[in-house]
Parts: sequence; C-alpha cells; structure tokens
Amino acid sequence: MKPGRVDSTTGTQPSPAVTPARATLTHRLPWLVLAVGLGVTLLSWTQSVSALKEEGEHRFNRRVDELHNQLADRVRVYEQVARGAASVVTAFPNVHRTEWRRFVEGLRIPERYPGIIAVAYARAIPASQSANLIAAMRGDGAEHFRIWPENAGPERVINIFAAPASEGNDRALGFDMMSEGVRRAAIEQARASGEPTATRAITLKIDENGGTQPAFILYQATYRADHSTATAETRRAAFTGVVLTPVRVAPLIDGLFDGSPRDVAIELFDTPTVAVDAPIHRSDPPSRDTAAFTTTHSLTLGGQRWSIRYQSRPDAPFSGQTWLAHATLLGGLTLSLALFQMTRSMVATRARALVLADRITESLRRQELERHQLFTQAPLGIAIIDRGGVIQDCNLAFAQAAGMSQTELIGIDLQLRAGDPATAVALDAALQGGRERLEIDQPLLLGGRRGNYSLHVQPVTSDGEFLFALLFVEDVGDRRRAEQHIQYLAHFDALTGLPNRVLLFDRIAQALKEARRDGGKVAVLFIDLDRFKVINDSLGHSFGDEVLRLVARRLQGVVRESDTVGRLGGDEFLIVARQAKEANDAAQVAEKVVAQLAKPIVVSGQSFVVTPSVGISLYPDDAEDAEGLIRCADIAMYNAKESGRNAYRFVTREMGTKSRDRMDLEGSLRHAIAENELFLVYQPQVDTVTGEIVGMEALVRWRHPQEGLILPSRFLPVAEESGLIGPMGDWVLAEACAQIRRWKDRFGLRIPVAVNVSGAQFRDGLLPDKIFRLLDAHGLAGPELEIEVTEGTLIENIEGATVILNALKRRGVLIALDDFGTGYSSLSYLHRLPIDKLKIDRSFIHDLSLGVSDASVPRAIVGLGRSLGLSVIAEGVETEDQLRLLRDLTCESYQGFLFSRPVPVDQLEPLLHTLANLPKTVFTPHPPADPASPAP
Ligand SMILES: Nc1nc2c(ncn2[C@@H]2O[C@H](COP(=O)(O)O[C@H]3[C@@H](O)[C@H](n4cnc5c(=O)[nH]c(N)nc54)O[C@@H]3COP(=O)(O)O)[C@@H](O)[C@H]2O)c(=O)[nH]1
Repeated sequence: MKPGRVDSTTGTQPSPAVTPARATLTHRLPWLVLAVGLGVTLLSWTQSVSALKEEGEHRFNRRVDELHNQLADRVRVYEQVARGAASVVTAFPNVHRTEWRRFVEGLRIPERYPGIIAVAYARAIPASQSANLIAAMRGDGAEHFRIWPENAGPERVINIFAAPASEGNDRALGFDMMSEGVRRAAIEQARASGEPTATRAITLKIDENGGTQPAFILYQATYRADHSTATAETRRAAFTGVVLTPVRVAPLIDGLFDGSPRDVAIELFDTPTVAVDAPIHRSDPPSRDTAAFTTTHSLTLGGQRWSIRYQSRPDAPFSGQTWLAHATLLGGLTLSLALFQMTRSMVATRARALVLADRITESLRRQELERHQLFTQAPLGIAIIDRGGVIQDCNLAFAQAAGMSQTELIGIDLQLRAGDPATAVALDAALQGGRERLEIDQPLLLGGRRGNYSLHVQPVTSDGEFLFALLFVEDVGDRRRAEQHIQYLAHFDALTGLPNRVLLFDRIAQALKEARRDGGKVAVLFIDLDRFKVINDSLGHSFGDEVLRLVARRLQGVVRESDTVGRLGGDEFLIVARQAKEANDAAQVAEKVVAQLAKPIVVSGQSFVVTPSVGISLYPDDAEDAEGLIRCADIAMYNAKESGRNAYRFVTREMGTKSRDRMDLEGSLRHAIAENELFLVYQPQVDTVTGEIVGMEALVRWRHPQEGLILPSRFLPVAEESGLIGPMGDWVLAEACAQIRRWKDRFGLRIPVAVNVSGAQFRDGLLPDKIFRLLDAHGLAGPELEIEVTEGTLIENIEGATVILNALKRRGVLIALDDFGTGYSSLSYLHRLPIDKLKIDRSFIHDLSLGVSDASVPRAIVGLGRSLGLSVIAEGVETEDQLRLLRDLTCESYQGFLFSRPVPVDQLEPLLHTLANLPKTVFTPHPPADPASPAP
C-alpha cells in the first residue's frame, strides 16, 4: 500500500486469536511438565534404590560368605583339634593328666580357638569298673575325684581330663557323659562313626549355675590301637572313650568379628532349617526393624546340620551411597518443580505476550483507522508526494482545493504543475529535506480554482532516509476575509461605515503632519445630535440607527474628499478638515452641516428634523495634537448646546476654563464621597387635606470645604458623566436606610422615606440586591423605603426596569414615578409596572400659579392615577393657591417650600417628635429655615 493510504480491509483485519483448544493445552502444559518430571524422578529414584539394594545385597552376600566360610573353617579346625587330641589318646592310652594339660595348653586355645572351653577326655568304662577308676584317679593325685551321677547306667564315659585348668573344668571332672541323653546320643554317634560328632545346643555343666549360655560339645571317639575300627561294630568293640571339646557358641560367633566391623547379625539354629524361629544364639538382640538383607546358610558341625541366618545390621553400610538415591529424588523433585514453575511462568509470559500482542494489534488497527479517518475526513487538504514530486495519494479536501478529482490527481507531477514558481521552489526544498510553508494566492494546480491557500510541505524520513513528503493545503480564504473584517472593524464604525475613533485619530495625526509641514491649519468639528436620545428611546434603536446612517451620509456630502468624516460613538460625529486656511473655512463647513441636517429626514415614513450642536477647534490655535483638538471641539459643542442647540461654536478660552472647572469638580466630588462631605436633607410630603406628614424625600447635598454648600443641579451632571453617580447613589441609599432605622428607633417612624435613584444605578442591575442588603442590615421590612425613578430611566430599558421594580416590589419597597408628565407621553408601560405613586413635575405646578396652564395636565395625572389605583403627589408647591387648586383636583399630597424646604436631620427631628406623640398629627404649614436649599 502506498504510504498514507489506508485500505479499509486492513482496517478490519481481525486480531490474532488463540483457539480454545490451544489455550487449554497451553494452560495444562506446566502440569504436564510436572507430571513427566515427577515420573522421571520416581523412575530414577526407584532404579537408583534398586541398584543400591542390589549392590548392598551383593556386598552383604560377600560379607556373609566371608563370615560363613570363616565359621566353617573354625568348625573344621575345632574338629581337627578334637581329632588331634583323640590321636594323642590313641597313641598314648595311659596319658597322664599333666601331659594332657601340657598338650592342651600347647594348643593356646583362648587365643586361637575362641569358644572352646576345654579339651577334655572321658574314658569309657563299664559301671563295674567305676571304683577302680576312682581309685586310679585319686591315686594319681585327683584326691576328690568322684563319678557323678552315680549308677547312671551300665556304660559309662567319665570325664577324667580337662584342660586348660580352671575351676569350671575341674568341676566337670568325674561327670558321666552317658548319664544325659543329648550327650549320650552324640557319644554313641561319635563311637559309631569315628568322626567328630556334635551335640545339639546344650548348657554345659560348668555353666549350669551361671545362666544359660548355649554351647555344644564336639566328641571324637578314641579306640584301642590294636583293634580294627573298620565297621561300626568293630569300632564299638574298640571304643575307649571320647575327646570332648565343649564350645560356647557366643565366643565362637563373636570371634568371627575380631578385626572386622560388626555389620552382620547372626542367628544360629541347631536345626537344618530356620523354620523354628528360636535360635540357640543371637549375635544381636532382636530388632523390630526388618533387616535390609537376610540370608540363611547351613553348616555341618560334627555331623549335625545347623542353620545360620545372617542379617544386615541397620547401621551396616552395605547399601553404599544411599544418599545418591535421596539426592536423585530430591534433585528430581526440585528440577520438576523448577521446570513446572518455569513452564508456568513461560506460559504466563506467553499469555501476557499474547494479550499484549492483541493490544498492540488493536492499537495499531486503531491507529491505522484513525490515520485513515484523519486522512480522509480532515478538512485540511493532504497529499502524499514521492521524491520526484509526484502525487501518490491525496484526500478529498486536497482534491477540492485543487479543483480536480482524486483519481486525476494521483500520478501528477506537482513540480511541473505548480501554479506559481514559489510552490515549485517550496516543493524542491521539501524534497531535499528542508521544510517550507508559504501562502499563495494563485490557482493551486492546473485546473484548480483561484483562492487563498496556505501550503505546508513536510518531508517524512526514517533513519534519515527520505520516504515521502506530506503536503498540507488549507483554504485560508475565510481567515483572510475575517482578518480583513477585523481590520475593518478596528478602523471603521460598523453602523455607518465611517472611520471610527482609532482611524480618526490617525487621520488627524496625518493632517497635523501635513499642516506642520505646510504651515496650514486643521479644523476639527465635533458634532452632537440634539435630543437624539429622545428619538432613540421613544422610537426604538433600529430607528435611531437608521437616523445615524442618514446623518453620516449627509455629513459625507458636505466635506471635500481630502477631509474625513468619522463617528466617535453614539450620536457624536467628527469632521477633520485639512488645509483649513482660516477659521472661516471651518465655519463654512459647520454651517453646511447645520444646513444639511436642517432638511427633514424621513425614516419609516416619519419625517422629522435632527438638529446638530457643533463645536470647532483649530490647529495650531487651540491645541497641538489630536486629543487636545477633540477635547476643545467637545467643549465648544457643549457650549453650542447650552446656548440653545442647532448651532456651532468655536472653542474659546473661557469655555476651556469652564470645562476645567467641570474637571475640577469631578476630582473634588470623588474626594467628597471618600471624605464624607456629602449629607442628606429631608423634605416632608404632606396630605393636601389633613396637613399630616405622609412621607419624606431624601435629597443629597455637598458641603464643599472651600466653596461651601453645592446643590445637586451642579454636581449631579458631573457625577452622571464621570460614573461617580454609582458610588454616590450607594452612599445615599445606605445613609437614608440608616437614618430610617434611627428614626424608627427614636420616634417609631411609620411614614416612608423616598430616595432618588438615577438611571446609572438602574442600569447595572444590582440595585435590588444592594437595597435588600441594606434593608436587612438595618432591620427594615421594605415599605419604609420609597424609590423615586424618572420616566426617562424606565424608558431606557423598560424590560430591565420591569424586572428590577418587580423585585423591589416583592420586598415591599414603594415606587414613585418622578417628574411625571415631562416624559415621553408613552404611558402604555404604566399599567405593566408595579408603581405606587405618580409625582406631578413641579413645572406644571409652577405654571398653575402663573396662570399659563389650565391645570389640565395635573388634572389628567390625578385622573390617571385614580384609574390605575396609584396615589398622586404634586411637587414644587410654593403657594396656598397652588395647594388649594391641588385640593380641588383631589390630589392627595404635596411637597414644596410652602410646607417646608428640604432640611437637615436635626431641624426635622422636632417635627418627627411631634409626629410620634400625636396619633394623628395635623401639621400646619410652617416652613422652617432651610440653609441647605436655595430660596425660591
Ligand atoms: N439621583 C439623585 N438625584 C437627586 C438626589 N438628591 C436630589 N436629586 C435630584 O436633584 C435634582 C435637584 O434636587 P434639589 O436641588 O434637591 O431640589 C429638590 C428640592 O429642593 C426642590 N424643591 C422642593 N420643593 C420646591 C419648591 O417648592 N420650589 C422649588 N423651586 N423647588 C423645590 O425640588 C427637588 C426635588 O425634586 P424631585 O426629586 O424631582 O422631587 C432633583 O431632580 C432631584 O431629584 C439624590 O440623592 N440622588
């Protein structure tokens, strides 16, 4: 696939999955390994144990052979000893017992023949010769010799010699061997066979008192030398006695281990088999443990067949290196477990790797899809070009920007088709590894459409090797247009299309430069439309906008091309007249302005005249820079307004002073609020019939440290213009609420106190919250306070005013409409607003007394109030005539110098005191001195 092109089929390629069967096998693999490992271990261990056993058995057998042969040899030797001793007796039938002893001692029995107790000789005699034998023996020195047991039988075989000498052997002398069955049987067999013959296991006479010690006696018969011993019969006839060799079994067996390890336990049976489990001798005490190896051999001993059972002792090292088997087992187990763990971890690692691989695949798939989406869906035109500048692929946005189809574009050589040389250069640079960005305003490609494009070329490399380049194309036409629009808005007034303040300053600066160079003059005309606010408020903003557009066109018509007409904002326009040689030139322009605007304007079928007030300033006469010139023209414009409107004025020095005074006043007022120079005076409101005080109006005053008392008519306009009306109004409200609280506390005040609220206070929308906080702070319910607003304030924003007044009304605050009658005659709003009271403007009351009015307006207002359920109060009542007229008109209350001027708190308090003491007080007009109000 070409770089960057995404095949949707690859996008849905399934991720590699592990089949369930394979997963199960993989899962079981560690257990399989463990099983095989354990199997092999068990096998190796069994084989190893069996090999060790075989080897042990072999060793054991060898050892047993060695012991058995040794035993057999001994027995043979003992037989030889018996035979040898018998030969001595045969050769020397009269051998003396001392010679016998010498002979036996010469054999060195204790060292050489373990187990043999003695080598003795017993003579065979008939019982009849017993006395002779006793006599012979005693005669030979054996003084105590006797035959025992006496009279045992006719045939006697009497023990006459026993060596080596010992107490036991001596005790055995005289014993008749034939007296006891086992011995007799053996002697008879020995006599018959002529061969050494052993008894079965017996207890020797010498041991009879010393505990059981198994032993046997080896008999060898002796015969007369001169007699034939060829047959059993002849041997019986030639029989002279027996050489007897008593042998204790224990030393015989123990002797086998002299000089070798005691590694085999031996059990001796005096029977041909070991079926009878009662050995005559055990070399070791019986053990509960089964011996590792056992074998049984037979031994012919003095013609008897004995059995010998050999058993390996537990501590005998026949099995050799048994640890090897254990080591094999242990090693095998360890290896199996290790392999199990290893496989398990390998399987786990593999599983993790598979999951990871799946994730990576999934992530790659997603990336691929994202790339695909990005490429195809991007609003940015993207093309992939190869090293030669040929398009390999492109998205729809690119094709749209190029004005060709994607199919047409693929394969096109961009460098050849670039709409301008800069594009070709950028491409060249990119293909050589650089990076280029440029904006072109040409057809992008042949066949493309003209427009603004931002072109960005990005080479893509891998390990420093160029792969392809990405070409991003963005249609920046909208952006350019937006920039141009912003540029336009920054310098032109959106409503009229005239230069705005910024451009006006620039134009003035240009004109000043020119004037400085040429020594000419520049005139600045500040134009403000008279009473435009009234038009705007009463006829609507779109109407007002249309008026402003028409005025702008007319103003453009009165100036030369080199002059500039601009709009400062609102209804304020500015004309910058270049090359004004003298003031008169400027005056002519101003006259033209006045004349042009004197012509009626028709908007929406309504014809009317908008007059201007024009102020003029001149460079270099009045100011040196744009700001100074505009300020001077503004001052002059005010002067024109003050002097009756629809006129023009040149700025003068006096005007400047007046304006400066205004500025000074603003500074002082700012200071006054902070320094508590403001204070309130209160004017009572009185019932026209009863003369009772029914309310009070709070009016602000300023005690200037130098100028003394300043009235609101002087500082309120400055406060309004400078924005100080906000903090000032807040102060008035706070002070009035605090005073109401004090009066309530001192006099139980029950009448409302009215406070004037300006349009600015109304506009910021925070008024209700501010008032609620004050009421709460002073513990007032709401109806103790009355808010006086003018019609103008309400008309400015009737919707907003409705919200604010409703909020105040909900809290119980009273609302009075001030200066009523002077406004906009649009009374339709009245029934929609929560108003309590109408205040007839004092101009109507004044006119009444002069007789210039027929009281129709006050009458109408009283009627209107009644029909709407509102109370009506007249202000500015100075005379009894006026009061009488008002009473006749049934106007409920009045306010004016007739009753009282606005007075400071201390002067009002005696009245309030009286009010507090009288349930229903009737105040007679009693105007107290008012140092805080001018005389009428
Ligand atoms: N926003 C605020 N406006 C205020 C505040 N205090 C006053 N004002 C407004 O300033 C205007 C001038 O007020 P002021 O100089 O106080 O004059 C008031 C009275 O002194 C005067 N008056 C009262 N009786 C008579 C009279 O018999 N003859 C006569 N010639 N003048 C009289 O009228 C003024 C009260 O007017 P009004 O408020 O419309 O009831 C004036 O518009 C004040 O509203 C303030 O704190 N905030």
